[in-house]
Amino acid sequence: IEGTTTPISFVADVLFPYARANARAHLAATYHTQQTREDVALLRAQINKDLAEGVPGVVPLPPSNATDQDKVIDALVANVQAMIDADRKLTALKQLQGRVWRRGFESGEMKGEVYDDVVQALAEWDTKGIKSYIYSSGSREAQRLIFGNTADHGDLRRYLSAFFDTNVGGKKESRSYYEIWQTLGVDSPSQILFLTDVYQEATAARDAGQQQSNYSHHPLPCLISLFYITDRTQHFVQITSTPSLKSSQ
Ligand SMILES: CSCCC(=O)C(=O)COP(=O)(O)O
Repeated sequence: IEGTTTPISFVADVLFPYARANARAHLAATYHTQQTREDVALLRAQINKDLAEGVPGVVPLPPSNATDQDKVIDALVANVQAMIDADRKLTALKQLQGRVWRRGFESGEMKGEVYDDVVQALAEWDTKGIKSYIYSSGSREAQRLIFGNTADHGDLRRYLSAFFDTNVGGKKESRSYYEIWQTLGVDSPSQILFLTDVYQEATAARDAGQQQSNYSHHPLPCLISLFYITDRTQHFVQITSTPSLKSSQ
């Protein structure tokens, strides 16, 4: 999403500050709900992992049976804000961010931003029967909010067949792309075009195609064709293992 379908500035200047400013109110208002209990349990596990790994700036949480709700929320908010500031792509953080953004989108305070040419491409592919999917570090809930409530194009979810988030794995890990390919059910990964502005994501996706034989002992060469977008306005670099497709224009 960020940098590929949507301006980075929208994420950095609108979404992240909203989550930063409203995390406390969200946690306080929903603290005893089942959903927030699960979100807090996920955050607690991540914070304990960070503490064990010596991640700087991590604030220990009071024990889970602590009666002082405000102290637990204070510590959670301090950790969440530090994670946002460091732009960490953690499932626990992204899940909470989606919950917080929900209020902003439902109230109309925020609208999603999607580049005009992305909307054009989605519409054209839809007409041709080509399916489009989102795979983002942002949670599936957050993805539906952004694409379901755009400022200039309304609800774009009619063009999107499914949403994937880091519950399938991190975006720099080949295994994640293998999982998505298996879920989509196409015979060959070369039937999937993955678009990103992050080089390591592009190579991870490519390698998932190359590793097909490791996973399934399939003897055929395979690849995922994809473009690494260095600058959306000018340069498209295709990263592929097929020599005939290698080009930088
Ligand atoms: C629904 S995504 C909001 C932006 C965000 O939190 C994010 O991590 C974007 O990640 P992506 O992998 O889509 O660039």
